[in-house]
Amino acid sequence: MAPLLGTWDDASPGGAVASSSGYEDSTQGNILYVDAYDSFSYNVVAMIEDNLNAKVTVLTIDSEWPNGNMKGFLQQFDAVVLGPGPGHPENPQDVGIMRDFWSLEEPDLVPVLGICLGFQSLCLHHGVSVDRLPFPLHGQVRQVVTTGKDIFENMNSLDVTLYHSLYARMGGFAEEVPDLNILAWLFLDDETLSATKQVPMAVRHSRKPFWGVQFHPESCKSDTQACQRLIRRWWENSVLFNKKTGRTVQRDRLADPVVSSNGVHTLPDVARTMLDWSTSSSTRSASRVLDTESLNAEIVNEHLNVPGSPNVLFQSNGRYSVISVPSPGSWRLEYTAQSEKLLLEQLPSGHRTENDPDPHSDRAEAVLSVSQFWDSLRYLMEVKKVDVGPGSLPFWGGFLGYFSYEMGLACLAHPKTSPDLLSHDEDAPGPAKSVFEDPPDASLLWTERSIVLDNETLKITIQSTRSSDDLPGGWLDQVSQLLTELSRNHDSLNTKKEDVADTEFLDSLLQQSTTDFPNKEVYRQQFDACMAELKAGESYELCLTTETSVVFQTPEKDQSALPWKLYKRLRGYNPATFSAYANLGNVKVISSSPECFLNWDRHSTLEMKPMKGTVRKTADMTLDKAKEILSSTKEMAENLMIADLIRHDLYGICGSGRVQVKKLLEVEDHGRVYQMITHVKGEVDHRTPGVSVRDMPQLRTPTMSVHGLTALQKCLPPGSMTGAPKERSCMHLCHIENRKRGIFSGVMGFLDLGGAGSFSVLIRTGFTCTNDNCDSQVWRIGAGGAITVLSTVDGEWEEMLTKLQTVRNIFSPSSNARDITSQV
Ligand SMILES: C=C(O[C@@H]1C=C(C(=O)O)C=C[C@H]1O)C(=O)O
Ligand SMILES: NC(=O)CC[C@H](N)C(=O)O
Repeated sequence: MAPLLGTWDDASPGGAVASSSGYEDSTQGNILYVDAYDSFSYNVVAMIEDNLNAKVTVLTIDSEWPNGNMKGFLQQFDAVVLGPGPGHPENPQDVGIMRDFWSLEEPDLVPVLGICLGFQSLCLHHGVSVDRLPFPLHGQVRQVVTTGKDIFENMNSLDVTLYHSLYARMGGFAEEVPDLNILAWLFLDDETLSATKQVPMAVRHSRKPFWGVQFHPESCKSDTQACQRLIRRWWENSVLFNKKTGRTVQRDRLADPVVSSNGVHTLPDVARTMLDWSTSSSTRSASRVLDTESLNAEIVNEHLNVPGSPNVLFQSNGRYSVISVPSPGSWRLEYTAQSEKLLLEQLPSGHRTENDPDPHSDRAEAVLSVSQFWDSLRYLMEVKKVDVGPGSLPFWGGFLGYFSYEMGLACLAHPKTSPDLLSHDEDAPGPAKSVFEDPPDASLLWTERSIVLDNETLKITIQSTRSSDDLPGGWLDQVSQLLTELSRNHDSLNTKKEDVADTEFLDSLLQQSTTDFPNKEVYRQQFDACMAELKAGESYELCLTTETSVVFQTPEKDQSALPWKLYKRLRGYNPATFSAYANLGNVKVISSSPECFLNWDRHSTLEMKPMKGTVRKTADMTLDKAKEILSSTKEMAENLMIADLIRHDLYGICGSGRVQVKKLLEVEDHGRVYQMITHVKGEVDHRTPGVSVRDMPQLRTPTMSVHGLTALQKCLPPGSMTGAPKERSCMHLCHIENRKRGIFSGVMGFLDLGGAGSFSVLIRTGFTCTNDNCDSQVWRIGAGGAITVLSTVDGEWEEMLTKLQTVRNIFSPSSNARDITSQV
């Protein structure tokens, strides 16, 4: 059979195909992308749509061919891209429908580009064995040498990011494979290898229109221009193939989208109850502004919230401290993903006036699926939208609260509900700790009245969405007067005395506390289990975490004030950009998180700022030294993998062309540690949604709170707390850690009725889920770090302890030694 692609040297499509769209006219192409549940898939989709005049349709590897007719279905596409993914190409479940392409023959042949796992699948099915590399290359940028031909025309080498543990054993000393021509190589030099190893990095089939690259052209650290050129060259070659073979693409038949909405979405009745309970909230947030330097968020909170009552204080991005204030219209909700139970509770108002009679407390319960739960929140946020409020403030009223790590697991494409976690998994290295009561997976406080302190301008805004609060002499005026008097009469000497009394009180309790630290031997086994998965190609990075618990007796008196006192101690010891406190039912959270998960504004912008790379602050550690340490291959790779994952998450919401990396791998001072961060921004346009929300008719609205909420739902759990690829890494971590993380690794923040939102990652956080009448409290503190193939068990253990220490130290009497290394 004559080669369909022309001869080896004849790869250039020449003048016949003029434009970079691949076609002579402006015809838009259709490309099918086969997604292996990777966390970089939508980066590939965006690279294609941004550089080729083509529209991408996504099908996951476990899909059935529509109508059972693969060949018929493929007629709608000009070409196909098979994406990267976890696992081994030999495992049918890891590659799914990818395998079906390799046996296609004329006239059903369709141009294919395999990336990483897609490349390995191509090689495997042409007789090449796929083995483990001597050391995996995850998130590492390497120079690849090319033949300068075909898709690499006029390109002798290029820098690209690698994310693989496996490789195709061909060329070099291995046998030649007649059907596959190697287009690019990586030369591996390492002291652990006796000789330089040649690893194939790109191939082209000699007869069929199949190409493959082992590297990740879509990564933000790959040479963008070179990768754009190669993707265009592949497209031109594909179009040329279709032309030469007379393959006509039936573009008009393509239903949009192929992954259709899974049925009608109905709102549960409880959404109506939520709405009924919110009737006192209007479409306007009225406010009073005070200029006062002598008050801080803690003082204000103490004066407007009774100890032990439902209350959230959340500091967003280091700038705004948002404080909930009770009102007659306050209510809260708790949702548990595993049992699908939603509980609503009306709250008695703590700070009542004569005009605001106390409503009797009421409860409602319902069973609803995780997606119905999110739909109910979307519905309420949309219907109760606030149109006018104090201009620049990011919160005008709405919800304050948290979502747990398990809530995130329940939001994955293959939800990991946790019945398996409840029973002890005998094979798992970690001990199952089901002795503690687990917190609800979402807990939110409906907040009509709030105070926002701007820590930059030092202005205090008192605001309410209750129309009656704006009347002369109403709640706004009353609180304004109260805070003005408080600032005048505030006695800082007295505050100091109270602080000393609090310290003595806490110290006396903590003297008798017992701490259960993680066990290093268990940690070592968990670390080894992570390494095994990384080497097998199952994951590129795993965020392994541990739990420490502190138990102490609580006195009958002042019991309800304890969490608040602990919060103030934490705030003093480890001030953080996202310091937060929550008292929601049995759950109390004290957080000193430095990490932003997701912010969104009222117009269209979403931003995420993942952190990876931590250096402990010691007497001789400077920012410059920390930068030097964090510029190592290991640390850069750790952060880069999450940066690429976050880009994918945001592309999934915003769509191609609308995500930008603002900062990549920058080192910042975060109190007791230096951290490396990345900053990614995306713009939402409800008319052209990203791939992960294309099948959601609920999003055909310009209301930004609905889009922000959906981004939250789709991006949980935070990628920096899972590793990449997220789905597969979560699966392994559930097994390896063998416990519920609970609130640790979840997110906390606010959903603003004006449209905005802000959520931190719940790290450097302690939480308890103890009934107020209990005579002891158990506080749980999570800590961990990303394990990559370049990690060492001792290095990771130390890093985990550094993070643990930022919270655990407030649970030891203040006179005790602060370095926990000797205590574990
Ligand atoms: C897991 C934690 O932190 C996460 C892991 C980091 C790392 O590996 O360097 C940094 C910030 C967080 O995303 C923790 O603080 O316990
Ligand atoms: N990024 C990928 O597609 C990885 C492929 C395969 N799981 C490996 O580790 O080699």
